[in-house]
Amino acid sequence: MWRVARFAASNLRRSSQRRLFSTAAIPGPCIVHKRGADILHDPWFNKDTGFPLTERDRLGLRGLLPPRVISFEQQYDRFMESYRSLEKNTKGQPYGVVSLAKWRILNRLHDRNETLYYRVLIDNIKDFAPIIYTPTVGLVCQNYSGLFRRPRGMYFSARDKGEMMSMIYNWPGQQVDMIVLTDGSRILGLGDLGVQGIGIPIGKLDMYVAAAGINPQRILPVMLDIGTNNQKLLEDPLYLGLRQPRLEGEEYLSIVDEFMEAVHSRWPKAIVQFEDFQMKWAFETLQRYRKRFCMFNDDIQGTAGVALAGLLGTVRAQGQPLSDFVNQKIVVVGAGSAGLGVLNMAIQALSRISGNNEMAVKNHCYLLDKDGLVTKERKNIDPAAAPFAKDLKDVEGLREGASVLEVVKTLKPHVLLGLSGVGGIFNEEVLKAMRESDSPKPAIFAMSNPTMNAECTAADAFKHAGPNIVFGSGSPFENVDLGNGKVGHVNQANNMYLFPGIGLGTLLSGARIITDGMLQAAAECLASYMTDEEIQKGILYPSIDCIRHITANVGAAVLRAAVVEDLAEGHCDVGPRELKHMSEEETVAYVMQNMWFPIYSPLVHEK
Ligand SMILES: NC(=O)c1ccc[n+]([C@@H]2O[C@H](COP(=O)([O-])OP(=O)(O)OC[C@H]3O[C@@H](n4cnc5c(N)ncnc54)[C@H](O)[C@@H]3O)[C@@H](O)[C@H]2O)c1
Ligand SMILES: O=C(O)C[C@H](O)C(=O)O
Ligand SMILES: [Mg+2]
Repeated sequence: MWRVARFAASNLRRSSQRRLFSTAAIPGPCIVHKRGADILHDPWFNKDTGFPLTERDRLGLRGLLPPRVISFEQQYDRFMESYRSLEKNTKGQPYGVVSLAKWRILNRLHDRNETLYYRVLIDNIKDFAPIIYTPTVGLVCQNYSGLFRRPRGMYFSARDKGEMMSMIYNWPGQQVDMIVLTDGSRILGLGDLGVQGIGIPIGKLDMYVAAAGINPQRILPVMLDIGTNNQKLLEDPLYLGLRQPRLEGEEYLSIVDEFMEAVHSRWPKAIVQFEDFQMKWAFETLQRYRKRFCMFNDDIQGTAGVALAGLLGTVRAQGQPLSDFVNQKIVVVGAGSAGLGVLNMAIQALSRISGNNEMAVKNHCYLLDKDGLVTKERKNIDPAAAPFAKDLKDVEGLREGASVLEVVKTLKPHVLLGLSGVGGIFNEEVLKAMRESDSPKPAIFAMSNPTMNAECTAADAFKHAGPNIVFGSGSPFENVDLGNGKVGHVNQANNMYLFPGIGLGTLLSGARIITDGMLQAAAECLASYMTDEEIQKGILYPSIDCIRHITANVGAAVLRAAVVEDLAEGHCDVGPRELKHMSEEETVAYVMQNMWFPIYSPLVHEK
């Protein structure tokens, strides 16, 4: 399990993104079927003032641009300069105003020149991820009607029933590798945002391009608009989605079925990532499609892997062997798709890794939902939560529905993990109670998004629970200055560390389904990525600056798991036999070679 880590640590990890790609081959030509102004208005081909004079002649662009040719590097610097001056000019203004202004300037660049957009995104991922992805993406979804300028992706609505098979051919791209699909019913911790949830698939797919190097011509964000139950949106005259309540039951499923069939018929190998579906549909669709289509649910399965890596890191941070896991008391607050996904995967993996039976691990896991501690006394218990309900005789001093504070005070858990969507629920009292934890290094994961919905802030966690904690959050927080030169490290426990590698590894393997084994390989790869020294400092996940490298490793782990399970059919001209014969290191190199990188290609016109 730790072998991938050694390779990771000893090789490319510390090289910067720029160096990593400075050896990229001279770009091959790119065929374009348009000429003149049409090219300038197509962000995929547009190079703005970067078109060389010969290309301007060949493509009918002469006279349509100012005469001077500006290099890609100059364009890059000019954009970054305007971005930095926007940052300077908005200093001191409220967070929402600043981050939306930043989102707008990036979005405008995307709509004009995709090559430059993805290049600045990749090179500045640490600064830009919080803008194009969590947390700003939440604000973008909330303000979608006002921000809407140009459509991105596809919209399938309940009114399109019976038409989807032909509609899918309206998408101009010949090939699609990666689709992120939402129905907008549970957008981050913000609830039902209807059609406005399209921002999430767009943000996730931008991360696919930045982290996994999926070719942006082959991505497709999709909104399945089956109505909304958000009364405010239904009454908003500018709301852009269907103004009707959500479809339910068979009516709902028949729409999703039709969409999945349509995708499969046009692009049989496209991978569909389900994102931000409310719990009942998240579980139901996963069960319904996972054996038939190449799909996964990121909130259930991606999140689980990231949390598992965090839990394993926590045990390592305590200086304990992984077999000690069975002694860790874990309290999960939030019994939704994410919380239950985490418990299911953690119990399976931890019993396997620690050599204990599942029951022994499960005995130390406690689950709370909006009604408090889930016990066998619970009336109308959700069947998905039932396996984790505690027998009251096993939780001395606690009652059915006990609050987070009661549970923490009584159990003194090693790990407190929040996936409730409720901001501030780990309040001062709860955090102070974590000081009495039975662990010398208690872990607090406030994984709900966006920032306002985090169960606590990083600063509060270190202030109230003490400097010895290990801390993770779904949305980014700054590291905390603990005084005396000490730093409280913040880990971004976000599924962005896994979903890009799960998608890329599956794509390159050519597997037609995504199995538990492939997902477990992804999680274990992430868990083993950090060195003991880093873990000792409380650093559980790599810096987002290394996102392409960790994704290459995760992708390779997923691909190799597919090979082991005999599911790898190969991709393009690399067949299953070649994949089988690749060493671990060759697989990582192969995955890296297949990452798209933005550079201007010479354009060749073809009628
Ligand atoms: N960090 C990540 O990578 C990541 C991944 C997935 C989800 N999330 C976040 O997790 C949150 C939940 O997502 P989900 O898909 O599980 O949502 P969900 O709606 O399926 O589940 C929410 C759960 O929280 C419980 N809850 C509500 N109020 C509570 C309270 N006061 N006390 C205790 N429990 C309470 C609900 O009963 C429910 O069980 C969201 O904010 C989402 O952004 C983060
Ligand atoms: O979108 C994220 O940042 C993580 C996760 O998928 C979520 O739903 O919160
Ligand atoms: Mg999500």
